[in-house]
Amino acid sequence: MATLLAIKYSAGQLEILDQLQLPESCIYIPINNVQDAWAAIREMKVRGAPAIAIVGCLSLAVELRKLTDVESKKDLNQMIKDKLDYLVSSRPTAVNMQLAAEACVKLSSELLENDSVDAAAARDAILKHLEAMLENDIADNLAIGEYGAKDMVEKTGKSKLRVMTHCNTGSLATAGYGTALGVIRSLHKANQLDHVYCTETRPYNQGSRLTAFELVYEKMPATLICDNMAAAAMKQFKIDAIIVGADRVAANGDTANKIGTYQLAVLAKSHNVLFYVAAPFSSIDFEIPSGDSIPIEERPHSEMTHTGSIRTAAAGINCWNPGFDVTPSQLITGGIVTEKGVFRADQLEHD
Ligand SMILES: CSC[C@H]1O[C@H](OP(=O)(O)O)[C@H](O)[C@@H]1O
Repeated sequence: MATLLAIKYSAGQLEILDQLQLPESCIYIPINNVQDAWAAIREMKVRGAPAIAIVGCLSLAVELRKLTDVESKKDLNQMIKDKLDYLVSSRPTAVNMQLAAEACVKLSSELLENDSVDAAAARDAILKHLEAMLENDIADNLAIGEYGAKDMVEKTGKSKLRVMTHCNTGSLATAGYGTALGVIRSLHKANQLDHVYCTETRPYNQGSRLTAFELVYEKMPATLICDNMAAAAMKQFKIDAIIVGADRVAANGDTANKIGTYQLAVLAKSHNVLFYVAAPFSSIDFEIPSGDSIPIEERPHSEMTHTGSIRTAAAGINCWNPGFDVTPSQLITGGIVTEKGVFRADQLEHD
């Protein structure tokens, strides 16, 4: 069965699934340059920490493929820096775009200094680096899935698990398979998934619109709950573990993720439910010591006051709409599941 693809890329042609149209319509739209990518990321037509970085970087690859007469490595290097800085400005909390930009700029600077590499060869090397991100992300997610499923079974002592998840961390947030939802896919593949409860994830509804779409698409045993049902669901359905994604993990394991994650971690603690974060190392920011330094994006109030064009909140009411919150590492009791294994949240190690 074909899995859902948020991103389609081939030899300089980039398309994204417009996630604002889901679940009603599956519409792919072209991304022809970094401006298109910036707008699509900002409007959340594509979202999810890894997917943001991949679409941003592939939009630069689209431009580089059109660049036929590359004469100056210095100009190429400056162009790459400027365009990546612009892409990083699209959304502030997820670190993946920033880390991907830093890695690409480092490569470009090294090529600039290497006199044996001409401008055309430098462009080709950077293009190869950018275009490898799709496959690398899928490989990371498959590893995360296997590590996470194995650890959950071991730590819960259960052969089939009841799991809760928040927001969307699947094929629609990555290059494919997903992070937290990838672990759930791996449990399902191994016949170790009893049931998954996905939260609606107000106000953008990544859970009801996107995660539910993926779960139904792949016929996984799942139930949608409203965010305010989480505590009752943990008690009523005897949830074994909660697993969520991450937009930025600090060096001490504090994790920024979709708003509502922190309260799930607090509830998990009080219900003795294991709480996991699933994230590739491309979501870990070792440059910041704790979650206090993670910038939290404020989203438009209209995402709270309207459903589409229909107003559902009283006109004139003030709103607070942070896109994310920070879960302290001590509440991440199951650990942080990465492509290199499962780590205690306060024991993450840089390469
Ligand atoms: C696999 S990372 C997904 C991560 O991104 C989501 O945020 P958004 O939908 O605003 O991009 C959410 O925090 C997910 O956990």
